[in-house]
Amino acid sequence: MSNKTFGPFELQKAYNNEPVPADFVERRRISAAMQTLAERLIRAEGDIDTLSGWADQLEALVATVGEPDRRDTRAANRKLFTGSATAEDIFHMMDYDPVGGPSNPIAPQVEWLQEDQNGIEGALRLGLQYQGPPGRVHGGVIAWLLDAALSRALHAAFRLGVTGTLNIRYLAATPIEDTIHCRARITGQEGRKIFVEGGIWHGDTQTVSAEGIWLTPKSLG
Ligand SMILES: CCCCCCCCCC(=O)SCCNC(=O)CCNC(=O)[C@H](O)C(C)(C)COP(=O)(O)OP(=O)(O)OC[C@H]1O[C@@H](n2cnc3c(N)ncnc32)[C@H](O)[C@@H]1OP(=O)(O)O
Repeated sequence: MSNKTFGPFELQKAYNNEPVPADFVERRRISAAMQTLAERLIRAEGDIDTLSGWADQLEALVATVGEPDRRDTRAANRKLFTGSATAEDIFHMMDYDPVGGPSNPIAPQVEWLQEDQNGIEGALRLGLQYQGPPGRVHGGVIAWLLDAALSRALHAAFRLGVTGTLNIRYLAATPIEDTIHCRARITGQEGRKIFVEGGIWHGDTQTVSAEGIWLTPKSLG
């Protein structure tokens, strides 16, 4: 691991270019296995002995893991804002992102196809565990995804902010278990207020549109 340090506007660049630390290779494996399990086991058919056997094995793993110490992300965050975050700190912030974070077992995984000043685009496939109405992605999951996608458009344009307002219009069914695309871009700025829009597409059909206002913290604005 290098001795380089990074500030808030180098977050994405450092994350994309620094080598993946050895422990994160293993954290990503754990997370991928948990995601696969969640997707395969939800609504899985099985006789009572099979279900009971799986439950026993998973409970045994939970007991083995116990309650390990966990790193306080706020420390890494503070280092970032003083320009002294290490690559390891950056991975501790980014790899657990609840959308796309490869070390977060509940994060839908996203293949980011575009991330630049003009906006972002990601491709993903949501499994049965994200279902709302039969065959469709749950509306709350869509809001979750779009909050992250629109935030990512800020980061890709080297800006920082928290979601102030997010308006969502559900236009058509967003299918589970099929590839969908999310897109977002910045449309304007007034002082600390950054205006962002985006949506979700299934093929050529836009299924969701969103627009919102992100606020750069007073300390950075
Ligand atoms: C740096 C962080 C990096 C984090 C990356 C991950 C982000 C992932 C996305 C998220 O999930 S963020 C988590 C969900 N969002 C929050 O927790 C935000 C909670 N709300 C707040 O912290 C404050 O209400 C907020 C920072 C949004 C605004 O407080 P301020 O004290 O900065 O606002 P202020 O009262 O000074 O108003 C400044 C301007 O913004 C406007 N404004 C305030 N709150 C707003 C709001 N909620 N929506 C839209 N506009 C808002 C306000 O009208 C005013 O407009 P004008 O300048 O035109 O007069």
